Amino acid sequence: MAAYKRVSESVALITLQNPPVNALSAAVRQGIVDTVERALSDPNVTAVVICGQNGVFCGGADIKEFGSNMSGPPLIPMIHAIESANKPVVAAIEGSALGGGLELALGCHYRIAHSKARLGLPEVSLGLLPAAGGSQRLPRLIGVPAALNLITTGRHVTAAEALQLGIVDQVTDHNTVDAAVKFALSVAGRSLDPRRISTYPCPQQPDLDALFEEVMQKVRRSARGAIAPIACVQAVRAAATLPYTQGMAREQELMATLFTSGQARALQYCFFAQRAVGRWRMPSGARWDTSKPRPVHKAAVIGLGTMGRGITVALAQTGLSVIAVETQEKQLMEAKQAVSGMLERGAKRRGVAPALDRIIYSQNIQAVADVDLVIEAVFEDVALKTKVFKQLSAVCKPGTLLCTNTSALDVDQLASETPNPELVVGMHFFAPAHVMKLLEVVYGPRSSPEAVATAMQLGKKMGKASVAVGNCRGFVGNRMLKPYVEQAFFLLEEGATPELVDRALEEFGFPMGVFTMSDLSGLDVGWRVRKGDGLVEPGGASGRSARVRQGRRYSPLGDLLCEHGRFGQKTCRGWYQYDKPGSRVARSDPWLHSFLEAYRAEHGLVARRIDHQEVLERCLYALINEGFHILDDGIAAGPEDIDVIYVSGYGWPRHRGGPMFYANMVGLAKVLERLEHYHQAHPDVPHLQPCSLLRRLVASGSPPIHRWGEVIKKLHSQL
Ligand SMILES: CCCCCC/C=C/CC(=O)SCCNC(=O)CCNC(=O)[C@H](O)C(C)(C)COP(=O)(O)OP(=O)(O)OC[C@H]1O[C@@H](n2cnc3c(N)ncnc32)[C@H](O)[C@@H]1OP(=O)(O)O
Repeated sequence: MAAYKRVSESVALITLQNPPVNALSAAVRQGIVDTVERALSDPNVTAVVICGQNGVFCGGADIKEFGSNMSGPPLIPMIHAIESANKPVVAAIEGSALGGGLELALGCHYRIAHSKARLGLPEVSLGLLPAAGGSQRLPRLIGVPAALNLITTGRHVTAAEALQLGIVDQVTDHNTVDAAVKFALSVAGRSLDPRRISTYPCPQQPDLDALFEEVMQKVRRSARGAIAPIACVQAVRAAATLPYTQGMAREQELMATLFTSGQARALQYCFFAQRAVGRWRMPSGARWDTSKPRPVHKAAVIGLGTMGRGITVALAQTGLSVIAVETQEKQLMEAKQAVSGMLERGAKRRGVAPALDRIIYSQNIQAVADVDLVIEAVFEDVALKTKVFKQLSAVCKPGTLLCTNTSALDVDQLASETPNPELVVGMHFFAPAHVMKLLEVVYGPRSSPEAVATAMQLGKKMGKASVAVGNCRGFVGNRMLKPYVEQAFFLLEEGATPELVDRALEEFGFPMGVFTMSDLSGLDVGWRVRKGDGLVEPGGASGRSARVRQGRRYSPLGDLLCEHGRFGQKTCRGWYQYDKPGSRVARSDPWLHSFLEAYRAEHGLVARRIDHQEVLERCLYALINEGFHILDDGIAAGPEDIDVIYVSGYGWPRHRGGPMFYANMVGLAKVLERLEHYHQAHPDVPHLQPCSLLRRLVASGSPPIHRWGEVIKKLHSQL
């Protein structure tokens, strides 16, 4: 759909119409082809302006069409027809010009952008490359280094940066279409040859080979197995070294491989999953579209340890007034300094003023009397948190939302200590809270839909991937992490090394393996939790009971390392060794290897050869199995919720879509078969026993992931 109108007598105004982002669906492409033809064949038209309706130029190709048989006019000839036109075509860019949208604009002879517009070629984040000529035109227009940067990262640039780079010809603060029409009239009749980007030679670049070598190395390192960034470099290289038509052929060849790849499917699934989790629903039937969030202008944070500081920064950066409460004077002073530092550094990076004056620090909890929402972030101790919740209930104005940042305690129990449990939800941030993208919003059976809606909206404002989940031990993310870490420990007992396990997981695409991660977060954290659960027996136990706790297999390896004072990076020793406290360079530690050998000998364990496949299957399938339990229990509303949590907060490689999408890709029957195999070999490990939901899904013919929801609903109704 594209509307056609004559304005200022001789200008044809073509308006793309496909809300909400004017994506280039088959109908829009047909509309463009038809209206451009009409404009070019009308002798009374001297120039053409293309814009998008409702203040958005174009969000690119219609991603929803990718899964189906694509019909309608293809993009490349459509853009080529615009570029070859004998009348000037001007793109009037408001809102977004992304992907195919920017490629369309690059086919136009001129580009005028509103100052608030954002432009970019984000195809790489969908597992693709800009294959409607974008990878060939952009380097010709702005040079190879800048094009490489934009295309391999997919980042969006502001109109000001686009002007500086030479992507747009003019930026306006006023009505963009009016400015474009005026501009079009001013250039009508001029030669268009110098405006056809495909005819430009690529700007000369000294040491082209060295540049591509360096960029390729950097991209390979950060891609962690993703193939699209590498194809993007190869496509730009074609632009820099080949004539345009040959470059286009290379662009198409590379795109053909990417387009049908599992990675592209995974990344496109992530795009829609991220948006789907905003449409949350609770088992009670409460939903995002029927629950009204409350306005939050003023918030409070209680407890200014690491988490409280990060949350304070995140709230202030969102524009809220914040009361930051810490009862210990020394801790308060340190926190004030740390928070100011974080705000100043963040503001410098973003080129804005630091939000220092949005925060009031206090030692007195009475200071939070008039806030709309409180986030409690005191030490993870149930008695302390209960006390704080009781104080808050007495101090806060009626209706104030009380949120806890607990990662392990029972949100329902805390809620039950307050007179208004409907006002209590969990807001589980991840450290550092002002940086990490994930937020689990944890509702209990008594949390009101309004409270959930408010926490979800606040999370969104903070720029977090906010996922509403039910209350259970570890919520979603940490609950699934437990069987994953447990398998890694068992693998060490059976003959693996931390290096082997970590390498397998890093080759899969995690930024770090389980043992490097454990060293970074501190072994003492899990030790404290296991002690609280009554699992730790000082000095380890001897005999068979040493590796059995509460009736199931248990590995005391982590506890034993802690008893040796090996807490990870902070003590220079953990699963690896480090040169100085906090160093990120993990070195293999002969002590650890001898320790493992002695441990196996003591417990009569015979080390066997373990390969990467077993590491991946044991760790990942145990984690996925727990994901099925979570779905079965109704703790997560759908697989998308779990996948967004894992991709946004736990380093699961985005190009593999998240654990549940990965299970769907591998095949549910295969996951079930491998779990059965490992459970048979390790009957004392309940986490390897396949979840009944997985069995039932396989018995229902392994439906594709987008149909799991309806199948689960049907299965549950039959119970
Ligand atoms: C061999 C075959 C050759 C094929 C060649 C194909 C070439 C492809 C190149 C491309 O163009 S790929 C697409 C590139 N574009 C993007 O990646 C942009 C994606 N969109 C965004 O980044 C954002 O949506 C936005 C445009 C910046 C707007 O953000 P905002 O926060 O305002 O809204 P959202 O909630 O994100 O989106 C609203 C709504 O619109 C849907 N949507 C957005 N973009 C697209 C799209 N390109 N195609 C289809 N649908 C899109 C989004 O899913 C939301 O839908 P919902 O139902 O409301 O959740």
